[in-house]
Amino acid sequence: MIVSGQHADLLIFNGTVLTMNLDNEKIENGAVAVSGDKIAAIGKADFFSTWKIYRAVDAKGGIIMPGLVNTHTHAAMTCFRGMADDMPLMTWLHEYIFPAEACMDESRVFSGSLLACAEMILSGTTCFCDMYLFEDGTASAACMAGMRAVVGEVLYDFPSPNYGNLENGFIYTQELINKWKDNDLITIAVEPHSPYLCSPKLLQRASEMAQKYSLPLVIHVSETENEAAQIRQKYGSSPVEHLAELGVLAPNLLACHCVALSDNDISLLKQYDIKVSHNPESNMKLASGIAPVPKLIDAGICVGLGTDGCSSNNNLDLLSEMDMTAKLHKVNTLDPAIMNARTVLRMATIEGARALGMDSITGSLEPGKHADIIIVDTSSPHMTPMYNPESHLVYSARAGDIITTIINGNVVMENRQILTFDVEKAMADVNAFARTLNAVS
Ligand SMILES: CSC[C@H]1O[C@@H](n2cnc3c(O)ncnc32)[C@H](O)[C@@H]1O
Ligand SMILES: [Zn+2]
Repeated sequence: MIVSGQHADLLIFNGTVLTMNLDNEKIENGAVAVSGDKIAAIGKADFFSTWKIYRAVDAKGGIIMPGLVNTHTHAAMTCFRGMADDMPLMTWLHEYIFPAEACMDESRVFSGSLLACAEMILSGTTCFCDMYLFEDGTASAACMAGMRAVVGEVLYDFPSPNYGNLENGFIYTQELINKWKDNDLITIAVEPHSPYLCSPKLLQRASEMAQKYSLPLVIHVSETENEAAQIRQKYGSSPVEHLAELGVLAPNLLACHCVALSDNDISLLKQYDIKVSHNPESNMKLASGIAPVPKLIDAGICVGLGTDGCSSNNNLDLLSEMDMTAKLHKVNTLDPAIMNARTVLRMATIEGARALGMDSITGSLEPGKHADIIIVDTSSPHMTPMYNPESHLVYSARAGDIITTIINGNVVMENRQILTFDVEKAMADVNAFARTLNAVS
């Protein structure tokens, strides 16, 4: 008998459901029902036996879980993947990346971002937080790909290849806010680059704009000891203290990197409920240092996981980022128990969503939340046997194990095929741009 009201547009069945809810509930032989863009119900497969189902997706005994949340990207930097490796942040940025970015335009940002969306969708990411130039291109790419994204134009005190002088940067940000305000997938953020590239006035104005529209404020903070020393020399305070003195610290602030932190900085981050994006692979590749993440978590600070741009990583794969996170902090502290698989998995899902102010809509599988769901194949040799799905996701899984990605109730990838856009074209467009850069270098 079909009970009235018990119907779903989509049922994902025959898998182990990892909800990542408050109790980390796990349901063997479970299923998730989706109605429209939301999760309607979660339960054992037989719970749905009487439901009217429009479309069923077989998880084939794999893991059904929330999509991953990447809290720090520069999506269009796929265009510069592998272009400048093996050097410190400031050399990489000033001698290689900034000159290459002078050739960027909106259409190249669009193509690079679309390529990034392909890589993220294929590695299980359903939501990302981006900072870059020509960000209308990134918002349009995310929208076309069907990805959830927080997007903001980078603001700094020198002329931008996009908007020229800073005044136009604020105008551009306002236009982004107006254009995307009613979009289901795109959230605009206000994004000053860092305390070292932004004046106190810029930082305060950006913070006021974010407060006015209740938007996230995203910034690089304390990425290196060098930056911390530079800010101390200029202002007599650490980067975090500097932001506190300017009145910029507030719960909507996402501080990316947070590598060089004092105990006082950590107290301030906690006091103001600041969210942190931890980006260990980028920090390792640029030899920036190791963020004191176990201390941050112990202090009760929300920490999400980010890849950073894929010129400093060089990929957008959160599965490898999770593996690296767990291992980096073990070797750094010589304590194998310092950060377990569950903690890292929560950073890449529900804590990431919380860092973006989106934990009421994504980051865990719970009825009423938006249906951002992935299916992980567990039938390969490298996933066999499986005692603990959380362990496998952090230490064994690879991007190729993600077989289905669903965002906002839409199946955007099935059997490793992206359904929302032409990936070959995105790759061809980025390759064509890369050839022009090769020609001038
Ligand atoms: C981030 S968009 C604005 C600007 O920042 C550059 N950038 C990329 N990655 C980093 C990083 O890790 N720290 C600082 N700045 C970065 C990017 O290339 C753009 O020019
Ligand atoms: Zn960054």
